[in-house]
Amino acid sequence: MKIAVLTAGGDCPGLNAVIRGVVLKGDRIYEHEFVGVRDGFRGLVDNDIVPLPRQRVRGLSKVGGTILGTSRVSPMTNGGTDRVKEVMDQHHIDALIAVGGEGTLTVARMFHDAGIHVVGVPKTIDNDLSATDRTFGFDTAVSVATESIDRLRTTGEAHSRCMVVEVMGRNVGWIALHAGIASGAHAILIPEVPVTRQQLFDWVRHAMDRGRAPVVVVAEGFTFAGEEEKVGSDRTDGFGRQLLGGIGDQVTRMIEEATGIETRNTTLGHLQRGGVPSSYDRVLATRFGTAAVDAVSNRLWGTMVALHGINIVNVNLRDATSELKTVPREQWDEAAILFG
Ligand SMILES: Nc1ncnc2c1ncn2[C@@H]1O[C@H](COP(=O)(O)OP(=O)(O)OP(=O)(O)O)[C@@H](O)[C@H]1O
Ligand SMILES: O=P(O)(O)OC[C@H]1O[C@](O)(CO)[C@@H](O)[C@@H]1O
Ligand SMILES: [Mg+2]
Repeated sequence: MKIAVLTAGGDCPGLNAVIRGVVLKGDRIYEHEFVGVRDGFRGLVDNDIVPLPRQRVRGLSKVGGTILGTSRVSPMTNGGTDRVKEVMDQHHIDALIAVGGEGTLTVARMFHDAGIHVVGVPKTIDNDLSATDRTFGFDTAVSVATESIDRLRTTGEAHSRCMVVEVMGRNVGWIALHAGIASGAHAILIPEVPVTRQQLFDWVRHAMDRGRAPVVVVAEGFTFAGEEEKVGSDRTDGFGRQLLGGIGDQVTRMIEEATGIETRNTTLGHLQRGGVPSSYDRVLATRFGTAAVDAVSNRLWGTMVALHGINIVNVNLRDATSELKTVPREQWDEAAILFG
């Protein structure tokens, strides 16, 4: 078979390990031929397809980013599935492996509905896909955030300051929750659990009164109780969504004004997405890659590979994209017992 691979949406540590797993197993076990699609769906509609021989994937499991490039260009507003079929036919491509988050996999499901042979691989640092226990990239992002918060704590303590750290998480607070617990944060603010300003100020004051330099971790998509609008700029991403960011700075100003405690903000941003993947993410991504090429070889069109417990399974793309995996209230409550 001739198989095309693409990576779409935000990049994430482990994408290259997936590509390597796909190509090495596909070459060695099935003798498939591979091509890469440049920059996600952009390459599929612009006919930007490159050869992907096994030599091209050597040593890739520890390399961050994606050798194929990625983008948020939608195929649906750029020729749609007819154009995708045309380009695939022109290159005699039998099947597509789409590596991406919930958006990419939604498009993969649309492709499947249109009769395109497609298999999905879940990725995202946000860990917000419900059909898999974990997505690769999350472990690396949490490690980066945890190490950063540990560092911010020592400078905070030196100055007796409150330190606010803004992490990624447009719709869900998994990174904030895990990095916050790991680093012993005094408050963790996530999109799933709105809290009042007063509650936040009480946690900060309480930590300070105990002689600690308060650490507040806030996910970019957090809103205070009773507020709807997320904090972001007037700029949009390639798919027209508002760029988020700025809640950390807002929270910082509020804390300083309400408590009188000197407060500083750090926004971790894309540091959480860049660099080498953790060993956990390399392993998971490699397993996803080899399982995806098995799924293609078994013609399991319209499915996605997923981690269930310790096993890699195949799930329906429709189920995989039906709802986001949010942080359950009980998990935040467990952490909140230690706040303040
Ligand atoms: N419902 C949709 N209809 C048409 N195109 C879509 C749809 N959802 C997503 N897309 C396209 O797929 C691209 C990838 O989706 P998205 O930007 O949400 O990233 P993702 O795959 O969810 O990864 P992440 O959220 O981790 O960055 C979008 O930028 C957009 O071009
Ligand atoms: O700057 P970009 O690439 O548009 O991505 C930002 C978004 O990507 C994510 O990390 C998901 O990959 C979100 O948490 C964040 O809002
Ligand atoms: Mg998404």
